[in-house]
Amino acid sequence: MRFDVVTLFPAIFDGYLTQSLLDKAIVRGLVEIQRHNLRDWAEDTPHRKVDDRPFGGGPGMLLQVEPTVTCVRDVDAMCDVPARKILLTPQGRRLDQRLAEDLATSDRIMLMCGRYEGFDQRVLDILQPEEISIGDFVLNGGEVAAMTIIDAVVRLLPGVLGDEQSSLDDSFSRGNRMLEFPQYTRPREFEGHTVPDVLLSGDHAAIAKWRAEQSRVKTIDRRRDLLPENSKPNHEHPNQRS
Ligand SMILES: N#Cc1c(-c2ccc3ccn(Cc4ccncc4)c3c2)n[nH]c1N
Repeated sequence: MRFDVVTLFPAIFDGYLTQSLLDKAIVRGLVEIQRHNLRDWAEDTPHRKVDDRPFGGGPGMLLQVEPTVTCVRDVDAMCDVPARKILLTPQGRRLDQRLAEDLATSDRIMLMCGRYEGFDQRVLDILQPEEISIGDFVLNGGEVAAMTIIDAVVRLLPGVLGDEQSSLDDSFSRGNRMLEFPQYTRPREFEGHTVPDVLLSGDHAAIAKWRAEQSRVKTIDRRRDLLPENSKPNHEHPNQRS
């Protein structure tokens, strides 16, 4: 899979791209990530300006339609595989595991990271990107959201996680709507806190039963909404692909 990230701050991704799981996936050719600085498409070259004040007044600045549309079209044309265009925005469809799994089926994804107050509306009208939000809170730009999407998607790609790390049993993965059971490792005791005896018993049936019960209790306590009898579909955003 290839990601193309359009951003005013490509350097934000430097540390992220060298973290082990992603770095290994890149080295193994399972994923490719290309960054594109929107300022490289600025008309006004001395100041590389790509933003301006909103018509009608209001706070802040908007990213202008011309450099953005030109940039996205040029980036899309850099590779034969057309990119699935995703625009990060607080107004987007909420990212969840189901959407991450859908994104993981794409061969190429372009992540459009805005800043300031976002993009001129004509960027959305012309390019028709899918709009995605990572949650009901306000960020200063799309880059953190883009990294979140890359993180959630790359771990789902075949071969990225070894069998022992399979994402299949993760909370939320592939319809699994239960929170994970508590986990323990060495030492067996720390400051008087011990490991549940069942986990040391070697009785795999009893361990499975205990873990299932722990998941159920935790889910009821923290995320009753995940239980089948309470689940509601995450309605697709109006401009979301079916
Ligand atoms: N995905 C996602 C997001 C964002 C987000 C994403 C892109 C941009 C570009 C600019 N801003 C700042 C801004 C713009 C408009 N209203 C308020 C703040 C962004 C925020 N905030 N919260 C999320 N879950």
